[in-house]
Amino acid sequence: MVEHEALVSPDKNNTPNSRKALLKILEAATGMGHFGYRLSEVTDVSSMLSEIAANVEAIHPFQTMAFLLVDEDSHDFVLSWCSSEAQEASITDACRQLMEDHMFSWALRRNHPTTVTSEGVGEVLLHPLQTSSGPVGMFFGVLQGDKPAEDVSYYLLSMTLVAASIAIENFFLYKQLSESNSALEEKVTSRTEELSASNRQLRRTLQEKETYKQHLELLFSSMQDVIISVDPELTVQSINRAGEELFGVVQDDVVGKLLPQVMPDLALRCDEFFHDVLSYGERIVEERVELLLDSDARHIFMINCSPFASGANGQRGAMLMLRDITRLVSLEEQLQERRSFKNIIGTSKSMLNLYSMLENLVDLDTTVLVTGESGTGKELVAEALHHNGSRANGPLVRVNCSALSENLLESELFGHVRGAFTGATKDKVGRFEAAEGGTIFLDEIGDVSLRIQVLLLRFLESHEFERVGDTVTRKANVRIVAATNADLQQRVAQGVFRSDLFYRLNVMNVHLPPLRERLDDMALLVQFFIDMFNDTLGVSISGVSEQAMQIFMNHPWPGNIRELKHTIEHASILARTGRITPDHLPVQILGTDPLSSSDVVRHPPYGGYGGGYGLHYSPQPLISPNAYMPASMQQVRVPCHTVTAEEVQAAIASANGNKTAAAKLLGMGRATLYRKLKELGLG
Ligand SMILES: Nc1ncnc2c1ncn2[C@@H]1O[C@H](COP(=O)(O)OP(=O)(O)OP(=O)(O)O)[C@@H](O)[C@H]1O
Repeated sequence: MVEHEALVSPDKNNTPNSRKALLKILEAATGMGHFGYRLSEVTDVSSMLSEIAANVEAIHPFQTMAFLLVDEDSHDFVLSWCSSEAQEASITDACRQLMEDHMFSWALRRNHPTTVTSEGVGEVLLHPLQTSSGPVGMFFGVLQGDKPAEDVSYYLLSMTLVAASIAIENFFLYKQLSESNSALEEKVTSRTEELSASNRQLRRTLQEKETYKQHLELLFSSMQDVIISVDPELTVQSINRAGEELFGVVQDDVVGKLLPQVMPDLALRCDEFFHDVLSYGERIVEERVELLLDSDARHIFMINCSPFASGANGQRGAMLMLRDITRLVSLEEQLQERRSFKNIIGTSKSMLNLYSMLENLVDLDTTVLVTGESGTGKELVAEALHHNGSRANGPLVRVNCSALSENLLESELFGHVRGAFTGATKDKVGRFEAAEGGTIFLDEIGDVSLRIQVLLLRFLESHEFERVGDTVTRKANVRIVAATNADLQQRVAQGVFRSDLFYRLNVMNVHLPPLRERLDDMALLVQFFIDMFNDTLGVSISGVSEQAMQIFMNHPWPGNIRELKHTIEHASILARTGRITPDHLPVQILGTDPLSSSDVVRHPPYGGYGGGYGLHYSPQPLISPNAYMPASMQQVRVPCHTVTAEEVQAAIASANGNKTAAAKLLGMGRATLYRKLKELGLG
């Protein structure tokens, strides 16, 4: 290894020591300006290294030249340019060997041209390419044996390579800068795009919001429901057009004024709602309120009222919505009437047909024959015909024809005169006479004797009769409603009932279906009787369990509605509160089916219909009267007179503090709940 320090610093003044050398240096220095300029012009590494190599060549002819540049990431020396493609491999090997022999690091440390011997390629001049920031590469020149380098050449070579090092570093710095510049530009471009996209989105959202607002305003003004908003002091904030029309006010006149001043009736009726909404944040859902408007007409409104907080200042208040349901309520009432006809309950098709028929019959004087099994409601029909017709102000006289002997029945129906028979100590007015101007209900007409049938036929045809033992013919203006659970046609065929009487009676036949053929009415009837016995027995039954209802739906009900009524009465007495379960049912309703008997406590029958009828257990769920209620509601629903503080608290807790919902759970009105709360010291 030959170190060339002396060559770079030829004397202690650091100047070349001959005139010829001086001239060479001057010449090289002149060329250096152009060299620097050319280097600044190149756009790729390879051209730059070629340019440097050409300059080096001009100073000293090497056999082969190569540049190894420091890789930015790995910091290794990488062969980046070679004057001879053919020798690239051998030079790579030689460099590797020299690096392993620490020649590169030695040259770098010294920062001077160093001549070394490489086994593969011969004498080599290594010159570090280095700047103040550190190494950028290594010049590798294979010397020609016959052309030894002059000292001045090493000096110029060093100058050139120092300049080249700076140019290489600049080149990479510039490259890095322009790369990061374009990355920055890309970033700026993409950010700009993102920004304009989100700008566009914002514009769209604002537009949508504006459209939404316009739609809301349109909805607000065109809605048929009245919408009024008030602040916590009940100052009107807004009122829509429907509200203006309904209350005969103008928005500008009422906004900003107190509701009790501008709409006193409304404010009074809704006072409690506003209190709950504004003080407790509760929502009032579908409460009915009756208002007297200017026209003095009664209007019924469905009210919804909710709290709101809106606007940047978080303005609070209540939004009141009123829907006029007057027409709906009257339709509902009509429908309700349809659920029953007087005390006859049922909505099944057969019952609705019956109601229409009765409506047509009430005002006629026609004789009506009511047929149907025992307990289907024949007497109720007679009552309905009488009480809803033009004879309602007259008497309704009932006669059970099967309860009396023939003679007694004759006297009972037509009356007698004193001495007519033993024991007839004075004249007696018969039931026909007593029913003058009204209706006579002849129950069990199928059981009357043939002799009485003749008398009845005469009365039906002429409305004439004689009291027993009398010769005076009398007349009575009476409507006849007869009933039987016997098959009269069969009796006619058997010769025990006169056919002419049958046809006379059967002008209009009202037939009542047995309960087992109108199970649609079961839930309604069960609830009707529960309500009835809650009132009359002072119990508080909330409904029937699904299992009990299942039993009801499967029982054949030979005693029909009378049997059902007695069953509910029996169960209500045993249960007293809560729901009726199979445990509360009479044994003949439960039957003998093992499915039911296993978990049912049996009670003695209340009498009536004899042994069990058999239970046909059906696994399908059947509807219970309060099946539409949520389970929680069914559990806590108790009448208000028995309600305890615990029950009230439980209901309020399960309604999440909402008093309206809690009142519903307890089966009472809101006002009652507030009263209860006060009474129980919970208010
Ligand atoms: N549709 C119904 N709605 C409500 N209750 C009814 C209905 N049908 C019958 N009832 C009740 O059932 C019981 C028996 O009714 P009702 O006496 O009218 O029957 P009936 O057919 O006349 O019986 P019977 O033939 O044994 O005299 C009564 O308490 C009655 O109130």
